[in-house]
Amino acid sequence: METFLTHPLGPKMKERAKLDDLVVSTRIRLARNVKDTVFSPVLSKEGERQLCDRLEGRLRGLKGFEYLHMRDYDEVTRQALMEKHLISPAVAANEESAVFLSEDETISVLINEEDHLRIQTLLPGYQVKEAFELANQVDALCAESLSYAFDEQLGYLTTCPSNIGTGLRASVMLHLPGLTLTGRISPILRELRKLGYTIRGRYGEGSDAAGRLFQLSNQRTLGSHESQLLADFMEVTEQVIQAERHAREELIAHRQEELEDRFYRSYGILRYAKLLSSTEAIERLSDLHLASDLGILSDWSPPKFHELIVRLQSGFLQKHFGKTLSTQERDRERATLVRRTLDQGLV
Ligand SMILES: Nc1ncnc2c1ncn2[C@@H]1O[C@H](COP(=O)(O)OP(=O)(O)OP(=O)(O)O)[C@@H](O)[C@H]1O
Repeated sequence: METFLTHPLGPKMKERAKLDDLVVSTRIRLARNVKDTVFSPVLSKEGERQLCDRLEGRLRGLKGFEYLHMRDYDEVTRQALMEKHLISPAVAANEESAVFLSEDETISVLINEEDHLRIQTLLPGYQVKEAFELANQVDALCAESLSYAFDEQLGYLTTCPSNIGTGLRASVMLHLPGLTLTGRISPILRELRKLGYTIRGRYGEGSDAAGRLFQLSNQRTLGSHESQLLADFMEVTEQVIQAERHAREELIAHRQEELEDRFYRSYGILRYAKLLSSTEAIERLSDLHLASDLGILSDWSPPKFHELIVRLQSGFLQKHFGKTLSTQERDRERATLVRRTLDQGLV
């Protein structure tokens, strides 16, 4: 387990990837259930325990994976795994859930989530096809050892009707400061929802879009082939990316002075603040990331932004210091960490 928490980004996530100035990461998840076993909402704690044991036994053959049962880890450790997006908030909250995690941190097979199995692949930047390909391979490997709940007409059977069919959710985490600062984000989000897409904050359902980071994913999973769902999803994502690029051009053309003022204020706060909440830190770092993309500030590459926004989270911070910290202590340590990082890397 400890190897997963030594660095805020896994080996793959540290690599530069397609469109990573705008797209932090791409995630594919497949919802699957085991045949002849009651579904998660009515499964007792004992039932969950048995399912974990059963699936651990069946999937033990997966090479290059580590099996982590949540009851073996404290809350802070589980939170830090969640902050790296390696497990979902639902798994972090349930001691009778588990994950098979690949060594390179790109694949998580979650057990006892909303469905018995959630296969997740996570890649840096914009890599929808690559993440889907990887998820498909893991799905095929799991299917060699398991019988899935599947209906000839409906497809994969899932706990929530919205996932029936392919069980596929494709998602991109987008950094959209241009659309946010020009005020265009709200109508775009409304339109996307009308088109059947879901917009969530950084930790998925129920989380907010701190740092102008938005997760865009498909809502519909039934009635289309996976390739069509993905093609539609990519078309919509690319339109949002275009709109963000236009918004940034407009900001630079008409509001450069105002923008520069904003960036240097954020830089000043990050450079000199004694206490920083995670929300404020992410908002200000988002300004620096945009400034770098627009050529106003140098030496602020996307990996540095992505790494810091994980490193500064409460769970990861406490893991780093090896002890529980009060809110004020966390704010102090966060501010110190940001100051040190800026000392090293930004002029
Ligand atoms: N593109 C992404 N990059 C990184 N993490 C992501 C991405 N999309 C989703 N996640 C993470 O996956 C976890 C689950 O997200 P979310 O609740 O949106 O999806 P889900 O569990 O597949 O959906 P649902 O249960 O509603 O069908 C969250 O921790 C979220 O941060």
